[in-house]
Amino acid sequence: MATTNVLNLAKEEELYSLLQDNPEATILIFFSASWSPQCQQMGPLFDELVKKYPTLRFVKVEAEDFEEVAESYEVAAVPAFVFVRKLAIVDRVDGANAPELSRLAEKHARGQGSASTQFPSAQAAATPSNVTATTSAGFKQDLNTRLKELTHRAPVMAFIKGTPAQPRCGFSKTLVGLLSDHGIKFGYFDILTDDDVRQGLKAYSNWPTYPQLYIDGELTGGLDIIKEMIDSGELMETVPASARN
Ligand SMILES: N[C@@H](CCC(=O)N[C@@H](CS)C(=O)NCC(=O)O)C(=O)O
Repeated sequence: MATTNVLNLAKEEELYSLLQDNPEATILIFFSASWSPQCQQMGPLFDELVKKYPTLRFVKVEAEDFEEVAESYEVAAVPAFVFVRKLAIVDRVDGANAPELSRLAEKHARGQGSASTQFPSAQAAATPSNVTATTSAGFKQDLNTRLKELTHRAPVMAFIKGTPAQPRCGFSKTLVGLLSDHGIKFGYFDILTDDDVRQGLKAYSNWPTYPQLYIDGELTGGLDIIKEMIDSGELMETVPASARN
């Protein structure tokens, strides 16, 4: 059995380490449930893909044991297969669609997956002033202006998944809780509502994940950095008085 290439998720952190350690690899995440006949039906195909495509990485997630992970990949039902590259979703198959899963796995194994990646190119990441987005109407807009406006919308701005009342990712939920516990007033933007902002801000600030916290328009950090800054007392020194309760 070729098991080395498959991570059977036991802890959420294992997934994020795998994603962060393998930015160039395409990772196929299979969200399943043991009770679902459709998941059982897709299991043998998933095992076959593991053996057939050693250049891909594979993760199997019991969706009900990892609800926050499933939510953060917008999994509404199982089975769901999400292809991730450079921390962004590049393709997905919802449901027991074996031909489509085989087609996409082959495409990514041949290295064609990057063509459809939603993550801005390395060039865009290196030159944020060139970041542009094409809307469905084919209208090119300077995303930079919009991101600048959004990051300055409040003295403390949190870019999160979901809303403060209903966060849709564990990391965002923890950040919101920490800010509230420390009496910090903040504006927020739900990046799940706008993929241009979600991907564009990563390039703009050269930071690949969410949550992202901005103070006076400057990226202060993701969750780990904010936690450290709270522990050292630095965060409260950085937050302007107008944003403290
Ligand atoms: N250790 C990170 C954790 C954040 C993280 O890994 N976020 C992931 C999953 S929610 C993410 O934003 N991935 C990119 C995306 O979903 O666009 C931190 O300090 O903020």
